Amino acid sequence: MAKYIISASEAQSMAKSRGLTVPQLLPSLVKSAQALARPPISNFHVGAVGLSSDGRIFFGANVEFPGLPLHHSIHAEQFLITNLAAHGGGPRLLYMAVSAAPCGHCRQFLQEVRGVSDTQIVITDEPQENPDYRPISSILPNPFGPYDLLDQEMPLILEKHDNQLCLKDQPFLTQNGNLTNLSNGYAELAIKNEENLKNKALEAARESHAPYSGCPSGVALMDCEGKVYKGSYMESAAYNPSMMPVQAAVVAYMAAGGGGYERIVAAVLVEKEGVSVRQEATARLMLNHVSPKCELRVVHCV
Ligand SMILES: O=c1ccn([C@H]2C[C@H](O)[C@@H](CO)O2)c(=O)[nH]1
Ligand SMILES: [Zn+2]
Repeated sequence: MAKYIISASEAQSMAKSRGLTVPQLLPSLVKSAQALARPPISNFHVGAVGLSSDGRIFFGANVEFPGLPLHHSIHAEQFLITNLAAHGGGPRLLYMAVSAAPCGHCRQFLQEVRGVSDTQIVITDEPQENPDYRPISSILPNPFGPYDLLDQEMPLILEKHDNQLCLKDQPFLTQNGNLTNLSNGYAELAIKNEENLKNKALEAARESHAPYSGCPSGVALMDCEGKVYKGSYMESAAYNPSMMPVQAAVVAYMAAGGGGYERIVAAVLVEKEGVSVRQEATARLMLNHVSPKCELRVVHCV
């Protein structure tokens, strides 16, 4: 199975065996991160590798979805942060190595991580012979970020969030024991996993970083074997670079070794009803296209 996380002890021994420190090891892993990319439109493979304050190494790669507008794409740096956030990747990102210079959106998205201006970055395709680490503040001077809009104490990405949400009581996959309109051949499996799907999507919504809109959300995806993957909506202070919950769940699916998207057969979105930022329409668009067999259910929360 492709690797998306390396444990702290494994990172240490890998570095030691090559006579390197762990930060020095990161650039040598960028090629294997690039190999994880799924960019059928650009064919441009971007890899990002990060060292968190708990000693683990996390991978990220870019993902593109043919047939959808480009803004549905996942950038390697966003994948990396989503992977870190989903696995409790320590409160800080200390070092990162990327194959190409991060775009403006990514530099902006990274601002949601506390202390990121001190994170050391190295860009491995730079023309100089031995690219070296430098602080992110050097590639994004004068940043606009969370502190322009929020109090200092508000939790940021990689910090614990508990949005205190609970599900509204509403009929779900089954209604009085009868199926609603599940017709993709996976109805039984979806019903068997109904509680798990709902609970994972609720967990993801509770962990969502949505301080700007106050509209947290989460998605859980189920594959054709009944395995469930969750993803949290994560906002950016600059709005547009935000990570949508379906994309975050696709990151979890890939990082757990999920194969083709056609294996995703059921999904649940948990969000608030009637609020200013809602995911349902875009989640439906994305899933209809990427995983046509997937039945999406929306469960509202309060
Ligand atoms: O910072 C960047 C810039 C671009 N890409 C990806 C997005 C798209 O898939 C491809 C071409 O832009 O490269 C990244 O992953 N990170
Ligand atoms: Zn980018």
